[in-house]
Amino acid sequence: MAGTVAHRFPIVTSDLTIEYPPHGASPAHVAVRGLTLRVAPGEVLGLLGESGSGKSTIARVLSTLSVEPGPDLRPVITGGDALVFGVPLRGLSRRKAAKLGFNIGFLAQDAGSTLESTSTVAELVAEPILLRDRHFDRRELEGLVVTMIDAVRLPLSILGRYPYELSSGQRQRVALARALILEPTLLIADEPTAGVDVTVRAAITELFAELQRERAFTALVISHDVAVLRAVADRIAILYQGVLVGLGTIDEVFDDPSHPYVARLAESFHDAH
Ligand SMILES: Nc1ncnc2c1ncn2[C@@H]1O[C@H](COP(=O)(O)OP(=O)(O)OP(=O)(O)O)[C@@H](O)[C@H]1O
Repeated sequence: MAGTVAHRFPIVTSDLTIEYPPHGASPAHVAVRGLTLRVAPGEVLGLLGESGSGKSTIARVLSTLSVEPGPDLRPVITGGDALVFGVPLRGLSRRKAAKLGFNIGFLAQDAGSTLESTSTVAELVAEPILLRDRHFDRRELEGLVVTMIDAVRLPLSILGRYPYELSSGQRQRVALARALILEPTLLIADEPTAGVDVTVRAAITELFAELQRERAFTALVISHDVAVLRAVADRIAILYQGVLVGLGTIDEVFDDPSHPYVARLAESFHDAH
């Protein structure tokens, strides 16, 4: 039974606990505690919570990025498990993580503002394909890049430009194009509108919603902005200090808040709208 559910749902977590191991003088830190949820195919789940509530930690683990070597301390699953496309992430080997990762797009926090400054837009958007297969046919690649740039509603004249020649909104569109070029079936987006000028935030949110409708990928969207999630998410999960304190549609969660933090959020959201 568990196997069937796990394969039908792109993301299944059961009693998932994630820790940062001890380092230097700092003891181990439990960032996420006992998280149980499922994300259905084609569903967009919004992850809401204040700073430090564990949102990015979940994104790192589910995107399998936490298995990759890097300078940062990596979060580790120490309780329960998370299954992505039916593959258990606990103790996942680097090789299996890389294979799974091809189906997962990741839009990192500040992705637009951290684009490699010495690469052109065309190079940046082509890069995920070339990293996977450096012998990929150049003409075909050019076609894919053009299609993707068009899909994120950018003019083709932008292809030869460098990130510093673009607006923050244009840079974020390029970052989105990079995250989607491999046509992932799951997209994990960490604060897709952070680092984007306030005036174009709504446009980026709308673009995200349109692309999701067109391509029907499953998505986990992290944001502390209820308005963003109202526009893109089917359901939201609310985290408070690493614990799930609300799960459902925005109306379900806010109309019947079972936790004081959710009640505060609901109040400020209703006041603003
Ligand atoms: N590399 C790390 N080592 C130790 N603890 C960490 C590390 N990264 C994050 N944490 C801790 O884990 C908890 C969750 O952090 P996380 O970045 O997931 O929160 P967040 O909800 O994404 O916050 P923000 O909205 O500010 O990005 C926090 O208490 C944070 O201090």
